[in-house]
Amino acid sequence: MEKLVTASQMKQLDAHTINEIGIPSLVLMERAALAVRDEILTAFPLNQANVVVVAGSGNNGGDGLAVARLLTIAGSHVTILNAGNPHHASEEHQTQEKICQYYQIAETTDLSVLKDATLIVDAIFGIGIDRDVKGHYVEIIKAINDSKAPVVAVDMPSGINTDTGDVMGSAVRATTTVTFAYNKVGLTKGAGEQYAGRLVIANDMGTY
Ligand SMILES: NC(=O)C1=CN([C@@H]2O[C@H](COP(=O)(O)OP(=O)(O)OC[C@H]3O[C@@H](n4cnc5c(N)ncnc54)[C@H](O)[C@@H]3O)[C@@H](O)[C@H]2O)[C@@H](O)CC1
Ligand SMILES: [K+]
Repeated sequence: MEKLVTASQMKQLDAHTINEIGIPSLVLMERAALAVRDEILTAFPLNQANVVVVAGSGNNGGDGLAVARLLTIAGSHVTILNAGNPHHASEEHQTQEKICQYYQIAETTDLSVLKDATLIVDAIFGIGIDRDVKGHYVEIIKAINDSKAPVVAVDMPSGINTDTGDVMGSAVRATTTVTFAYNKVGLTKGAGEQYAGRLVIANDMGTY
């Protein structure tokens, strides 16, 4: 039977992989981003003209920044919409941000960039969401959901509770969700199942 995990189980598995096996966090992030890139290039080959990666400030956002870089290298036109608080950026996020600057990938905080998007990558929150979505995050999620462009969610549709599938105030309705290592309980029930769209489980990480 397929293995399903909660947020805390997945965090423990990540910690085990990083601290006990010794695979660096940035290597896991790269593997995750490669899986998202592959799904985007395979399933949405005609949507590369104006990809908008919406990135939060945690490691889900870090995954998004790595996807932005990999798609840029693959020839897509990519803009990063920074949704998070830069003062709270995780270490891995800061590393990915520096690499994106090297590649001169356009970055903005202006929501209107979503209007012309041909594909949206949702990397605001993953399994780290721990409270209801409020304020400008609600506006950003609404703008994503109002777009006609397909939406590929990184690990979880942002705003979906990883353990229950409940909408935490507001959540992204994804066309496709690429989740990492194991399926999450919240992607199999409640709103989570619907908001995930087509589910891809990237479980070839060779870790855990
Ligand atoms: N090394 C790792 O831990 C790996 C993590 N991965 C990615 O990292 C994600 C988890 O990253 P994080 O633990 O940094 O968490 P997230 O990036 O999911 O969330 C970021 C931060 O947002 C804050 N937050 C939570 N709810 C909020 C709300 N409602 N409003 C505003 N801020 C809120 C929290 O402080 C949280 O730390 C996974 O879903 C996956 O995408 C992957 O890169 C694989 C490896
Ligand atoms: K996400």
